[in-house]
Amino acid sequence: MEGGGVDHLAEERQKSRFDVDEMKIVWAGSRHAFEVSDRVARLVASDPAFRKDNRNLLSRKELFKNTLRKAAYAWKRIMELRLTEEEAAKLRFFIDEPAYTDLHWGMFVPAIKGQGTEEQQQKWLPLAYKMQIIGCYAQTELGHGSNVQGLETTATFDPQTDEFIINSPTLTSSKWWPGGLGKVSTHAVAYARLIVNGQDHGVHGFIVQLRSLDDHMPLPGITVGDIGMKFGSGAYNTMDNGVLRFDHVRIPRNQMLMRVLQVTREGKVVQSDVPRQLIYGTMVYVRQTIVSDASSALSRAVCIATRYSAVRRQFGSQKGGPETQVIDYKTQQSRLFPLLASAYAFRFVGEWLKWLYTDVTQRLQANDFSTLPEAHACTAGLKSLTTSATADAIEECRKLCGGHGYLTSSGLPELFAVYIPACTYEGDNTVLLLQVARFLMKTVSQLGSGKQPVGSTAYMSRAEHLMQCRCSAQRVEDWLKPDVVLEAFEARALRMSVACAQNLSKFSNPEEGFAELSADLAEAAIAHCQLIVVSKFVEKLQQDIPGQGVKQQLQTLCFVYSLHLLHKHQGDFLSTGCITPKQASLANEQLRSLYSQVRPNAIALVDAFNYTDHYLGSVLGRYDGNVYPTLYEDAWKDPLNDSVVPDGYHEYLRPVLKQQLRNARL
Ligand SMILES: CCCCCCCCCCCCCCCCCCCCCCCC(=O)SCCNC(=O)CCNC(=O)[C@H](O)C(C)(C)COP(=O)(O)OP(=O)(O)OC[C@H]1O[C@@H](n2cnc3c(N)ncnc32)[C@H](O)[C@@H]1OP(=O)(O)O
Ligand SMILES: Cc1cc2nc3c(=O)[nH]c(=O)nc-3n(C[C@H](O)[C@H](O)[C@H](O)COP(=O)(O)OP(=O)(O)OC[C@H]3O[C@@H](n4cnc5c(N)ncnc54)[C@H](O)[C@@H]3O)c2cc1C
Repeated sequence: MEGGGVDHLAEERQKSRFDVDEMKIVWAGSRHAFEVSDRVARLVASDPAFRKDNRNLLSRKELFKNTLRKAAYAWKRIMELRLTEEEAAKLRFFIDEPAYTDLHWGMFVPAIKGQGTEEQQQKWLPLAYKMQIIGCYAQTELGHGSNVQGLETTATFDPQTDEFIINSPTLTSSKWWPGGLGKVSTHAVAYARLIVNGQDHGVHGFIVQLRSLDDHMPLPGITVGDIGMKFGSGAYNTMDNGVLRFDHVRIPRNQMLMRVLQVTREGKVVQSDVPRQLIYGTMVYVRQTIVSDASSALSRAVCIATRYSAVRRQFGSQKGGPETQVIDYKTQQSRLFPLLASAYAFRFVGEWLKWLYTDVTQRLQANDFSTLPEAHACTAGLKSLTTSATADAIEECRKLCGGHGYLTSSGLPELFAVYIPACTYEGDNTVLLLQVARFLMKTVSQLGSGKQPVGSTAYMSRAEHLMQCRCSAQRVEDWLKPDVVLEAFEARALRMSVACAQNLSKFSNPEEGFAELSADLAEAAIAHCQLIVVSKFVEKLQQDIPGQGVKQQLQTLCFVYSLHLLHKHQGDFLSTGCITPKQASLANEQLRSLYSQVRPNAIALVDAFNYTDHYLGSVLGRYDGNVYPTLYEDAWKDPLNDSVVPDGYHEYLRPVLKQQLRNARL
């Protein structure tokens, strides 16, 4: 994508055996999506206002102010250029800096859309769309995050004044973590226990104004601030995650989001026919976006590690010739190429999840709630699977880049620091896997009842076959048959779920059993989610994919993804009797051969992500591979090198050196 200078990776690029430009379109999702993404990426990269290479040198205050500046400037550009929502979303993506706007657009607006009545939407959405108010999503408290039903903030209806009184009764009920809350938001969708006539009706969302629209001061009864520095310098510290306490704050009754439950003027609580779980709907939406984000973060780390692995040489010089490129070491390939394949796999499962989410949203609008449990299980499970894998992968990419990967200028430390909370926010990954496990146990318990499993569990309808089938792979090539691979993954997932269900049935108290077996249940959930990813990759390959060699590359990556999982989890596959040790060894042999096929295409496969050097933010991942001169020059730019003799020499170094000298003379 970058032009200019000598291309140190040109030879690598010439080795590739497919049409990279067509692959860029597959990666982007469509030609239109590619064009938008490419245009906006260049816009951001060419605008000095979006410079980000100094982030880790700024103090927290400077960093935060800088983020406010960028967000305001981005908003100005969105207006000036009349960007569409799609273009604005891309602009946010390429600016690459967590900001309050993420929560405003990503959670506050969707919460009102999903949980507000028509009337409430008409009142609040225009204000939010024009950013005349800025909102956050204030759910988590100091004492409870995962257990939403355990939240302590109260919203007590006062029939005298037709208001709710929002209160934080304990220290642990303080809202804690919401992004955008600390210093920016004027409003919040705050989650609180609804109390009417002394009766607790569970947790609901309320629109609460926090700060004055005139001078930004907190309104009476509101205590609000930032919760302090987070992991890493720069990184997520651009975000003002906040603390909030309510001291009997009064809001009008019509500021409770009432799509699910209404409280009338008389104080009557009326349940609509919309399921209660819709209160959790915003989380479902964001989990879906987090899966797509996982493929972006992972592809970025992989792009850096792949390009650098082709530039870096160690050992193996023959007759004074060049040393071996580290990408040619089989160990490097076996660590790197599965991550490359995972980036593509997560991309495609993210596309599918977006479709699933859109479908469920349309159904919900028509009061069809039948696919909500499936949407919850898939978004929760895939969010957990993809973010855990991506967080581990970024760290692996750092190691794949050796010592230089540890330098900030590699881009990997900041990427890691920004990314890892994705394993926690929007639902702790283990807690989410256990939600999937509950869904699986329910599905397994209904097998044989005549109720056919559908959607992601449709494979369970072939339980009789999958429980006793034997894998047919006899030769290495058999592991390139999608049906063989899919059946192995289906059988493993089903058998692990059934084993859990059988063990659960031994407990007289099911909840006790679930707690006792939760580690096994989480593993069964992982097996199910991995099957979803594999099957969506296989489905993608059934589509018409134009471009010379493109489909073949994707096929290779699909098998790399599947067979590396099979290798990594061979304990599961063997212990459930889905494959034999001989078949596991054949699969591994096939995997090694696939790595050799990926090797000549590796650079082109990461070029297909179409990332600008600005977005990558990595000296090691530069498009032109000109790593060493840039690293060398960059080092001299460090503020520590502003002076040859460091500040502090006279106070702290010289006296020590002199003392040593004196001691030596004695
Ligand atoms: C710069 C310029 C900008 C310009 C403009 C830009 C324009 C547009 C840009 C768009 C940008 C979009 C950006 C988006 C990106 C956003 C970035 C986000 C960053 C991260 C923020 C992080 C925010 C948070 O973390 S918010 C807090 C999240 N909290 C959690 O996730 C809590 C986790 N806990 C739970 O979800 C629950 O407590 C749970 C599920 C663990 C247990 O709940 P409960 O006790 O009630 O349930 P159960 O008894 O287990 O289940 C009961 C029943 O309900 C079912 N169920 C549970 N959850 C759901 C659900 N979500 N949906 C549906 N059903 C659910 C469950 O399965 C049970 O069903 P049964 O049938 O009864 O078994
Ligand atoms: C960067 C960041 C941004 C955030 N932004 C927001 C925001 O905008 N708005 C908002 O409301 N919240 C936000 N949060 C809060 C976030 O959603 C919660 O931290 C998250 O849901 C996890 O909850 P917790 O902190 O209570 O973890 P805990 O539940 O306390 O987890 C601690 C440990 O206990 C384990 N555990 C907990 N329950 C179970 C169980 N039932 N079974 C087995 N193990 C269990 C977990 O696996 C974990 O290992 C943010 C958090 C972070 C880190």
